[in-house]
Amino acid sequence: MHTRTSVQARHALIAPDGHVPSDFPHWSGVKAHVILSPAMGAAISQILVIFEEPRGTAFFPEDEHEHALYVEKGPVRAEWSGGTVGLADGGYLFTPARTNLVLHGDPGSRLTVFRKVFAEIPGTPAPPVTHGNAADVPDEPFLGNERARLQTLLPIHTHFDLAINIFTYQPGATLPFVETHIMEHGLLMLSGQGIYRLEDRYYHVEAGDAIWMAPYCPQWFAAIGDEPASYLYYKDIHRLP
Ligand SMILES: NC(=O)N[C@H](N)C(=O)O
Repeated sequence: MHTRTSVQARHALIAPDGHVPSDFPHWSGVKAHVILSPAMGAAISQILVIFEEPRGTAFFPEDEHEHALYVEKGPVRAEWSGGTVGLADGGYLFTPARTNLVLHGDPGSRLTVFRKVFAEIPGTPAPPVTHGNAADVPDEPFLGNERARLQTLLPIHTHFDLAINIFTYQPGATLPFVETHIMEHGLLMLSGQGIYRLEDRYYHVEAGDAIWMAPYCPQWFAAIGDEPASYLYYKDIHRLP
């Protein structure tokens, strides 16, 4: 048997063919795949939630974890202590630590949640609940390259200790250099395909694949094929080491 999945000490490619669901207290009518987690050495968890039954429910209790989610396929209704919002395809939501989060979706609705312990700065307020839709977020050329464009979904403010971005490359476009940085990434390929360099290995990646890059994992991407390649990714930001 073959899989493109490869789990290394400081990076991982997780292809959908290996997914095995988990069940959690107060979750129902969903398939939940914990794609990345501290169990593999990551600081974050990346959880794929696929709703299977009407009024399926995913539940994240109020604790030290904050959550940032992206809806690949809606509709999804999110409820938290103090508010609620409906999210369609491309919708995103951030809820700060110490906030209950309940998600409901129709059968077939699908989203990715990034979950991490909030790195608090004493005396600074936690970032607020934030939501929107990627369709309304402008894309900017990345380091001057019109063919590799970046959308920054969450506001650039130092209250936030994380970012979730969408990178879209035209076929043949690449990251301009092999990046090596302190920021960790959790990543989901949304569409298209490409070659991802992780440390000294090169992987063929396609829509549905997830990647973990530990801090300082040398990384590079080239889009291949006939369609643009697009990925959603998480990074930790704005905190001194
Ligand atoms: N692998 C990546 O796409 N990295 C981004 N340029 C980033 O670090 O934000």
